[in-house]
Formats: sequence, C-alpha cells, structure tokens
Amino acid sequence: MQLLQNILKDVKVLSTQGSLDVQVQAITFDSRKVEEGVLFVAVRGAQADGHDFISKAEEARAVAVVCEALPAQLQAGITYVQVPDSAEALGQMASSFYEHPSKKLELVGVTGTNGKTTSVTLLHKLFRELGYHVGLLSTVQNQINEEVIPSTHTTPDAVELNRLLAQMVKAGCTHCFMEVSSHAMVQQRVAGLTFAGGVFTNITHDHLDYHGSFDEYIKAKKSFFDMLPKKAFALVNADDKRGAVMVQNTKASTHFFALRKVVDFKGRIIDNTIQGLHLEVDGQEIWCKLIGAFNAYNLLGAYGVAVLLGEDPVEALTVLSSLDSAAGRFDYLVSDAQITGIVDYAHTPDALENVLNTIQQIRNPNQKVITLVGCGGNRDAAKRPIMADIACRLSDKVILTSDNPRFEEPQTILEDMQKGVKPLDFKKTLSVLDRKEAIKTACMLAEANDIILVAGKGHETYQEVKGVKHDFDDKKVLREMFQQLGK
Ligand SMILES: CC(=O)N[C@H]1[C@@H](OP(=O)(O)OP(=O)(O)OC[C@H]2O[C@@H](n3ccc(=O)[nH]c3=O)[C@H](O)[C@@H]2O)O[C@H](CO)[C@@H](O)[C@@H]1O[C@H](C)C(=O)N[C@@H](C)C(=O)N[C@H](CCC(=O)O)C(=O)O
Ligand SMILES: Nc1ncnc2c1ncn2[C@@H]1O[C@H](COP(=O)(O)OP(=O)(O)OP(=O)(O)O)[C@@H](O)[C@H]1O
Repeated sequence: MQLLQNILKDVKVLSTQGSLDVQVQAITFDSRKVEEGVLFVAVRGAQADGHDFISKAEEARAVAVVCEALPAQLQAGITYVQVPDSAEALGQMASSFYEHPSKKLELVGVTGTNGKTTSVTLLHKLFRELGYHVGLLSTVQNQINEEVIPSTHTTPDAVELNRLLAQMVKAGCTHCFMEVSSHAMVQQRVAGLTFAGGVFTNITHDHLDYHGSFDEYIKAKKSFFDMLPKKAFALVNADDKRGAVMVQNTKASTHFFALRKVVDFKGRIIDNTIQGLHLEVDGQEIWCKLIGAFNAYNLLGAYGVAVLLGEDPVEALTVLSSLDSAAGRFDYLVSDAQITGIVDYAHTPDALENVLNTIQQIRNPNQKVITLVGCGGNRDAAKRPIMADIACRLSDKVILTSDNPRFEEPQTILEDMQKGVKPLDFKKTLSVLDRKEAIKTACMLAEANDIILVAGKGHETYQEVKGVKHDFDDKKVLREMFQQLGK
C-alpha cells in the first residue's frame, strides 16, 4: 500500500482532480483486474485503448485513474490524474510503488534480435557461481537464485517487472539480468527503471509486423541505450553493422566486444567443433561447452559485463568455460551410439537457417544432418514453405512434422510446409504428423556420428493442440527414443 502522492513523485502531471492523499492498494492497466482501492492506468494499446475502459474501472471502485484524456464526467470519490504519457507514467509509478527495486540491484538489460536469452542465462549462472544472489528475467523463465517463476513475456509489463524486482531485493539479490525486447521498449515496460548496464547483441530483420519497418525496429532497440544513466555502461557488439548507431546518443560509458575488431573485449575463435568452442579472450585461452560461433559472442558479452561490474577477468573466464547453454538453445545430448541430438528453439526462417549453418560449419563431412521441423498454427503461415525449403537446403534428411498446431488442423500446416519442398528434395523429405513418431523416425534413420536437429520448440514442455497444452519435451522424447532403440 502506498500514498498516491508518493507514487506520483517522478511523474510529469498535467492536472489532478480529487485528493492525492489516498492509499493505493495496487496498480493495474487492465480494467478487468480493478478492485476497490486499486489505481487504474489507461494505456493506449495495439488492439484497444485503455481510456475506453475507465468507466469499467470506476464501476469496480478504483481509488484513482491515471490517463492522458480525462473522461467527460468525473465520479465523486475517485481521484483523476492527467499525464502526457500514460505508459511512461505507469513505469514510473510501478517503480515508486515497489520502492524503486531497480536502484537496489545491479540491473543489466540485454537487447538484440538473437542471443538475449542465452546471454542473460549465462550471466545468471556466472554470477551465481561467483557467489552472488541473482535474479533472472527471460523468455524461458524468471528466476530468483534457483527458484523458478514462470515467464509469460520476454520482458514483463511494468507492474509485474517491478514486483519481481522487489521480490528479488527481498530475497537478498544484488544483481538481476534481464532481456529487454523491442516490444517492451515501444510499450515503455522498462520506463522508470535504473539500469547499471545495457548490452546489445545484434540486429537482423525481425518483428517487422509489429514495428512496421527496419528503421523503426532499430529505433526501438536504440531507445534502450538512450535511456541508460551516465554511470551505467553500454556494452555493444562491434562486429554488428548497427553497433555504433545503438550508442551514438547514450549518456552511459560505451564499451565494445568483437571477434573481428580490436576493441575493449576482444575474442578469437581458435576452434569450433561439436564438442565446444576453443576461444582466446583477452589473451587467455579457454575451452567452452557451448557450441556455435554465435555463442562466442554471447560468452564474450557475458565476460564484458562481468569485468565492467568489477569481477576478476580470469575468474569470470574460468567459470564461463564450465557453463552449459540455456534450455532449448542449441541444447544437445550425445547418445550411446554417438549420435548428437540438438534441440533448438529456432521457429523462424532466420533462426532455422542460422542453426543449420552453424551445424554445417562444425560437422565432419561424413556426419549426416537430419532435421525435424514443424510450424506453429494460428501464426504467420507465409513462413511454412520457406522453413521447409531451408531445412531441405541445409540437411541430408528432413522430417516435416507438427509444432504447436493450436486451433489449426495439423495436416493443413504440414501441407503448407510441403509446398516449399522442391522436386529435387522429395526423396530426402518425409512427413510424419505425430511429433513423437517423427522424433522416433529421426532416431531410426540416424547412424553413429550423425546429427539430429529437433527445431522449433526448444525449452517448451508442452504441445498446444486445440487450446490444451499436452506434456511434451523434445529433449526428453529424444533421450527416450535413443534408449528405446538401443542407440
Ligand atoms: C502486441 C503486444 O505486445 N501486446 C502487449 C500489449 O497489449 P496491447 O497493447 O495489445 O493491449 P490492448 O489489447 O490493445 O489493450 C490496450 C489497453 O487496454 C486495456 N484493457 C483492454 C481490455 C479491457 O477489457 N480492459 C482494459 O483495461 C489493456 O489492459 C491495455 O492496457 O500490452 C500487454 C500488457 O503489457 C501485453 O500483454 C501484450 O502482449 C501480448 C500478449 C503479446 O503477445 N506480446 C508479444 C508480441 C511480446 O510482447 N513479445 C515480446 C518479445 C518479442 C520477441 O523478441 O520475441 C515480449 O517482450 O514478450
Ligand atoms: N549471439 C547470437 N547471434 C546470432 N544468433 C544467435 C545468437 N545467440 C543465439 N543465437 C541463435 O538464436 C536462437 C535464439 O537464441 P536466444 O534464445 O538466446 O535469443 P533471444 O534473443 O532470446 O530470442 P528469443 O526471445 O526468441 O528467445 C538460438 O537458438 C541460436 O540459434
């Protein structure tokens, strides 16, 4: 519970009606969650406008309403606060309501098209190993030390975000590593937070359906670095063409990491194999369990953060070299028959191409690549034939199967994918509707030393069919099938 006037301390206010000396029980931007004593913030969204639900919040006995445009008729007993930007005010108020938890933590945000989850997960594990109490906010899951809190978004909304940070502070955390999505920047979910640092991994064409153009997408990512305070650091991948643009207006101190340039944190890949990466970082050689050249960037970024936060460089590298990948991100197991099974979240054409190119770089010419891939239902259908084509182009055998069909017919999705298979690739392509059967088929086809890629669902532990989430874990099924087949 907090006094409204305290909650409004950091907010630019245009006008107020009613008393500011009232107690606020909770803050929400969803009228359906308003109860007596709750503060309702009317936010303009992609589908709806929160201002249209002010009357619902009034009926549910909100204690106060924060909005950009006041309703024509004001209700007695409710305080109205007019602000120029409700989304920004929401972030600032959520931070005040929870007593600014971000100021009590070393909060580091990671943004970029790829590598956010891997980077924050590496950082969480690294700082745990270094002996700290650490929080994590990621697409896969949120964590307070080892306690797992399910995650619904890459970056939670402002209220949930500050609530989680406050929980971390209460649990004695000194650090929190979080993903900052471009959606979160546009919707100002991180407004009002105090970051100790920000990391930029890379940027490629993605989410253009939401942002409209690549320029707008770049602007969204850049705005994160624009908001960093002077005493924070901005750590940027200098090998990415847009790296310098990201920090051109930041007040934070700027640092770079790269594999191809001489910068603050310089790495070099000595060897990149299916057993892991052999790297040279700042003159020191390390062997890491993570595979794929892109992971050299994630490791280098995590190393840079540790050093910028004052950790010993040698100790940080030693710990990093012992860490596994994030769940479902190039997550692999080797069967008794020496077949490598890789589970990866790649569910877009770009990600699938990346993963398969990485596998092509590290495999021996005598290792066959068997790719199993499906596409989700009720999502962008245009990618279905494209993903099938990519799989065929970069694999020796392809098994098309179901992902999360959701409310669509799995057979229809499969047929859409089949349209992308070129006549020359018919012979190497199979369609097996049932995902478990498809994984079994891949295991049956594989011989010693071959590589099976199970793409699309990564860390997910369910398959969503007609609104029901059935238990399904690609890595578990893969392990089970190897055992069943004695491979
Ligand atoms: C497109 C998008 O990002 N939408 C997010 C957004 O909802 P919205 O702006 O569309 O909300 P809206 O439906 O237009 O409603 C506007 C306002 O009216 C309010 N309302 C609405 C109805 C009602 O009866 N009463 C009411 O008060 C809503 O609470 C809202 O405040 O704000 C909501 C609250 O924060 C989010 O839950 C919601 O995420 C949706 C579910 C989503 O799927 N978002 C994805 C795309 C997303 O954010 N992804 C990124 C990661 C992307 C990536 O890198 O892969 C993420 O950070 O997770
Ligand atoms: N630094 C990187 N550069 C390019 N590709 C990467 C990088 N890191 C990971 N990837 C690839 O992108 C996939 C997604 O990685 P990760 O989950 O870490 O990224 P993300 O930015 O969090 O994306 P998402 O929010 O979709 O999970 C990985 O499985 C891998 O194939």
